[in-house]
Amino acid sequence: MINAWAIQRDPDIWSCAEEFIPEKFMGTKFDFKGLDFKYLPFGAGRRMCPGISFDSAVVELNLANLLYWFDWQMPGSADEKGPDMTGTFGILGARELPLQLVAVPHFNQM
Ligand code: HEM
Repeated sequence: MINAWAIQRDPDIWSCAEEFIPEKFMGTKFDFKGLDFKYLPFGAGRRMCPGISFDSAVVELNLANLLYWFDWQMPGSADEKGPDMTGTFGILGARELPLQLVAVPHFNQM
């Protein structure tokens, strides 16, 4: 079992390794299909995720829709601190606290 969590937070590979900055992937040549061992969101080898083609399309479509129709804000005064990214300990990395966001529609509904 490889430690993808640690690899994907290696400061020798990623600047701002602990920060949530999705833009850091833009313009990189990292492959996410299991051929580049710096970045393994779907695993690698014969046991890698078989849903990779489906996921790539569905995640992008849904994310694009959510960003197109809504602004996303933290509830109350939490905006200044940003989301609490504390994780739980275990084989599956999960958030300690559920992510709570307020969806603000971009466009007025008729
Ligand atoms: C963004 C969404 C998803 C991500 C990031 C993801 C990621 C992963 C990862 C990291 C693994 C472990 C690979 C390894 O052990 O090397 C895995 C396994 C697996 N995934 Fe996904 N997955 C996603 C969605 C899906 C979907 C939608 C399906 C089914 C339609 C699916 C089916 C599976 C199955 C069956 C395995 C076990 C493969 C095996 O052990 O041989 N996944 N996935």
